[in-house]
Amino acid sequence: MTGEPLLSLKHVSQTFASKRGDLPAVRDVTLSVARGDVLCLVGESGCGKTTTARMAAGLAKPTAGTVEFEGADINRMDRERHRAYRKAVQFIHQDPYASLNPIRTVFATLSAPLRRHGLAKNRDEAWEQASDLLRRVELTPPANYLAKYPHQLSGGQRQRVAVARALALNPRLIIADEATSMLDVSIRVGVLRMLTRLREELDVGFVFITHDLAIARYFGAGGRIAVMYLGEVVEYGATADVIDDPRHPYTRALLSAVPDVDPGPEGRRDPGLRGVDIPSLTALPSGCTFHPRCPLFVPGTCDTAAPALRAVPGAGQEVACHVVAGKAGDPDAVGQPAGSGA
Ligand SMILES: Nc1ncnc2c1ncn2[C@@H]1O[C@H](COP(=O)(O)OP(=O)(O)OP(=O)(O)O)[C@@H](O)[C@H]1O
Repeated sequence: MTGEPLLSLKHVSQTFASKRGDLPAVRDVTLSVARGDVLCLVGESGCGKTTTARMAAGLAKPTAGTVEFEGADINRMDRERHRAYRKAVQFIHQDPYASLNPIRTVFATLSAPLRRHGLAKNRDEAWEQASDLLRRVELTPPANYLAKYPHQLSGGQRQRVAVARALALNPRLIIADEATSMLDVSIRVGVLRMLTRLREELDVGFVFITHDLAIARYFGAGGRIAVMYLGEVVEYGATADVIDDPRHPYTRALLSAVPDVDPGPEGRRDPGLRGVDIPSLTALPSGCTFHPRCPLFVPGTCDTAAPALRAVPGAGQEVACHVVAGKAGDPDAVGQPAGSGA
């Protein structure tokens, strides 16, 4: 991080009630992001990325732990401060069609927050500012879009309008949840480039959620990545470290499945998982929850105690793995994989 944290999640957990009992969707997650920084949350579907993002955005209250904005707990702020936080932190949803009101024109969508927060005093000012916002998201000339309804726009244009709306209040942090995953590939690249340009121009913090490691490497360049598995962060560090030199066996497995990310000859190998099934959140394995699938599994250690995130000797990132964080930096030199006969 380059400065004081803008947003911090401190030992945050979220447990939902389900028919099969408590469902611990997020467990003891500690992460932070500073102004101008990007933090990518990556992991397979169901690992808790969206739930984490919703807590960060104040859309869901953690069942344990705190979410702090500029050092203050967002769930204990007075009204005034909470209003300032809601203005400073904006959320971009995966599905712009669902997040944009179908009976509002683009102008109505963009002018509402401007008027509500007193940034535009009259219709002319709102029109001018809405036009500027559309230029920022490359919808030009703005007059071609302001009177349109969401159904008259393409998916990429709709997501650009959603981004423009998020920018309307000059946020300091943008939380984007799979913001490009519903777009066609060709359109996705354009939206991703636009978001990257905004990130560089605006000096806002970004929490960027994606299941796609190639996108995380591109958008998260120069930032940090948190890899989540079954509600926990299992690897956390600089994007370059995590993608180019992944240490947690789960991150290695994820990367080996991505054709357009090259983590080097070590990471490209078959991860040798012992199992492919992801355990249920309502019946989590004992100890390290990755142990039933892990190629580095050490019986008696990995299935008894849950590993905390710890620095990896000789590497920049932290991993939650008894084997990798326990010995001298080289995961291939440590631990005896179960069944190796050694
Ligand atoms: N409101 C809810 N009530 C009950 N269970 C929930 C709720 N929201 C999420 N879950 C469950 O919590 C777990 C984590 O979901 P979450 O959406 O955070 O994961 P994700 O990594 O973002 O996955 P995806 O990419 O599929 O959205 C899942 O098992 C999900 O079914």
